Amino acid sequence: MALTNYEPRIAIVYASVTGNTKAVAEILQEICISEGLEVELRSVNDFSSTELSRYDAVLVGTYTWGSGEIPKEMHRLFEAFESPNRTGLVTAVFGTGDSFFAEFCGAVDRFRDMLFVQTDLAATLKIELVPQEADIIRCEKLIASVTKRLPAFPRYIGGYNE
Ligand SMILES: Cc1cc2nc3c(=O)[nH]c(=O)nc-3n(C[C@H](O)[C@H](O)[C@H](O)COP(=O)(O)O)c2cc1C
Repeated sequence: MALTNYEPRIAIVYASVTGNTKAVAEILQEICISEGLEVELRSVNDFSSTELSRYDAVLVGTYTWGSGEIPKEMHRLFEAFESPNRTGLVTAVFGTGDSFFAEFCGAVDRFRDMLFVQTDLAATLKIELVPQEADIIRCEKLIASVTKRLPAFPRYIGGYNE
């Protein structure tokens, strides 16, 4: 059995004003921790886009404002993903919105379309306002889709005989 010290690093970077998207980010963080994954939960306000290259996977969380728009504080992060050499970065995008509006979670759609082209997009998740019990399984599926794409997960590699 070969044991590698390599631990995939995951960042959850979110924007949230009234706490709904933050609540989803915290659920995702808890799932990662329960899976034994190394994860950092970061508000986009305290996250520098130059840090993107430190991670194997980045989970982007955004609310939607205006008419289906990406919040201002997410613009710099959005542009950072658009730069070249991100194709190997595993990503997912999640968000909360209000289906009262014409473009439900429009910011998630805009991130999804860009991340699909620029990165290795694993999953998308839209939640109506406050996350409910039933959303936990959807969060678990998102994390499962991300971890499937991380090369060194599980951590035991090569020559393993039971
Ligand atoms: C001015 C304004 C515009 C909004 N526009 C949209 C929209 O176009 N689409 C949508 O799905 N939700 C829209 N919302 C709802 C928010 O995205 C939703 O309340 C979200 O859960 C807030 O996230 P937060 O609690 O993380 O800040 C809007 C809310 C406000 C106040």
